Amino acid sequence: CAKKAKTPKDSNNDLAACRMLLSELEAHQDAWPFLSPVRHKSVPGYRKVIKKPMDFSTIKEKLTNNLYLNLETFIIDVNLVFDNCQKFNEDDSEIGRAGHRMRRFFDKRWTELL
Ligand SMILES: CO[C@H](O)CCc1ccc(O)cc1
Repeated sequence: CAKKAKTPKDSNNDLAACRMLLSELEAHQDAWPFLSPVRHKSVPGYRKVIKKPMDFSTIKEKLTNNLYLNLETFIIDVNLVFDNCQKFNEDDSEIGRAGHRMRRFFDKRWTELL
């Protein structure tokens, strides 16, 4: 079927949806490892291993500065937070488990938007 053309209204709705999703992520009890940038100076190996650091406060900054084209580019950055977490932390660790729970929560919420 033909793709629906995106209207300015759609992108405004996308923006509202991104703000809503981000505030729910920030409010989640398992969000604590992801709220601000990892202090890579005090975490040995982090800078070397994680090429594109990302966190919820940086996403909020990018949203505020209108740096996301649409919901898709926003979801890419949120997934980067969780992919970085899985890369750096054991699944069976406090932060590893928090990352899996947050990803599961996010996947459920944004798919409910579709
Ligand atoms: C989202 O958190 C990052 O994966 C860093 C995890 C980490 C930080 C300090 C440590 O001693 C161990 C892991």
